[in-house]
Amino acid sequence: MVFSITDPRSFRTVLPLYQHVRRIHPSASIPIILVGNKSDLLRARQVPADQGEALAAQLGGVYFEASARESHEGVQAAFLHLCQEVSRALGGTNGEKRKGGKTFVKENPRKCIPTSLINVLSPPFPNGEREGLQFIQS
Ligand SMILES: Nc1nc2c(ncn2[C@@H]2O[C@H](COP(=O)(O)OP(=O)(O)OP(=O)(O)O)[C@@H](O)[C@H]2O)c(=O)[nH]1
Repeated sequence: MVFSITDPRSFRTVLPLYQHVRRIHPSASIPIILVGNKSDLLRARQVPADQGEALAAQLGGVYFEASARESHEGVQAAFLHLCQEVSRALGGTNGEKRKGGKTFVKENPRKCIPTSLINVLSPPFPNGEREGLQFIQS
């Protein structure tokens, strides 16, 4: 779930949205990460990092700050963590299994994610590239 650290209203929408998802899927194991976006706009910050951390903990997830601007700082770490959590929730391993249908993340080849999941989380662009991460098909 993503909000803007410059916009407290967006922060306040996170909990109701989460509760809405939980109402629809009351018993599902839903991996959650909370991302405070626009971390490059430090002077415009209106949501302190500790509030983000507290809310993420309340939701049972981890808090990241990221910027979608220029360097995409923090985006990759957040996305990678989410993939690992989803893989774990689906009963995947930490990358030890290397049978068919797995995709290895280039930056950390020990972590593997089912290819079907990658397609859901990060559909390829028409040219075959994916935003944020580079993947190697096994
Ligand atoms: N500086 C900065 N600007 C960002 C970042 N992410 C998005 N923006 C800018 O914020 C504005 C809104 O971005 P959108 O991608 O339209 O996001 P949205 O959730 O639709 O935002 P709203 O239109 O405010 O509801 C755009 O001008 C983006 O360029 C970021 O990480 N840093």
